[in-house]
Amino acid sequence: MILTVDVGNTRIKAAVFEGSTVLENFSFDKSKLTEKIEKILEKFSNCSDLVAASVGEIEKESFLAFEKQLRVHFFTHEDVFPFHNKYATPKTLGIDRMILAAGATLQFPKQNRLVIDAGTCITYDFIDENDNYLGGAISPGLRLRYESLHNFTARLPLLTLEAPDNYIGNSTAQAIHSGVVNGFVYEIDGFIDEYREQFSNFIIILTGGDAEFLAKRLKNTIFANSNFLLESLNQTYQYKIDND
Ligand SMILES: Nc1ncnc2c1ncn2[C@@H]1O[C@H](COP(=O)(O)OP(=O)(O)O)[C@@H](O)[C@H]1O
Ligand SMILES: CC(C)(COP(=O)(O)O)[C@@H](O)C(=O)NCCC(=O)O
Ligand SMILES: [K+]
Repeated sequence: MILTVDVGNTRIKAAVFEGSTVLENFSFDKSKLTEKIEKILEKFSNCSDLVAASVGEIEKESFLAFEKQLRVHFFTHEDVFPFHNKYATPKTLGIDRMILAAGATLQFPKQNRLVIDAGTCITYDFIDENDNYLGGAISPGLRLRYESLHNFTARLPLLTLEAPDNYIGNSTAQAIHSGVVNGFVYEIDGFIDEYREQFSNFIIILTGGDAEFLAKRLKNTIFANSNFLLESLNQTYQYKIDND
């Protein structure tokens, strides 16, 4: 049994795997890391490995205490990955993006893949059929857009996610929902169309906290897999064991 832990900029997601099957999913605040993991390990006392990656403030040290109980692996840029990294600044590429790219490479061999992770930020990552990681894009995520409109203006309220009635917002609230949600959807559909111009064939993997909300609103038909990062952690760890 393997406990995978993904530390994002908004929250921590975790899952216990038996082989490739998820036994249970968890999500919690960064301040609760130690107590939540202790609880998970009490319930799943057969966990032999804890596998983590972090783009947040939480560093490797926060996991070291668990080494008394099980094997701990904290992914870094020094690990082996199943793709050729063509990013011009490979050392600053987010470890979450590297894990997503690794998962896409392992799970969908010999084809072009576009991974879209709608989390704190939206990240786009493209890995071609020869397993070259080319890069992609980073833009503000859904909640970040609502918060920025409020934080950087005097008059805009902080709203929570709501599907807009119309693209012509007829009130401040509806105008914000239209701008944020429709802007988000048009951006993603626009990027997908742009990739289609360049690559005739590719599979799209949509993940992250807003993936489900997003999937049904896109013009392009895409199935969301909110667990893709955790699945990828599990698979990349297996790859590491086989290739070290
Ligand atoms: N319980 C939740 N807490 C925070 N954000 C959530 C929650 N459920 C859905 N979201 C949405 O998920 C997004 C954050 O996604 P997530 O994948 O958790 O981010 P990260 O991996 O960057 O921490 C936010 O834009 C928000 O709209
Ligand atoms: C772009 C990110 C902030 C996304 O983080 P997330 O939305 O998953 O919390 C993270 O991947 C990161 O810190 N990247 C470093 C810059 C880069 O990937 O080039
Ligand atoms: K992201």
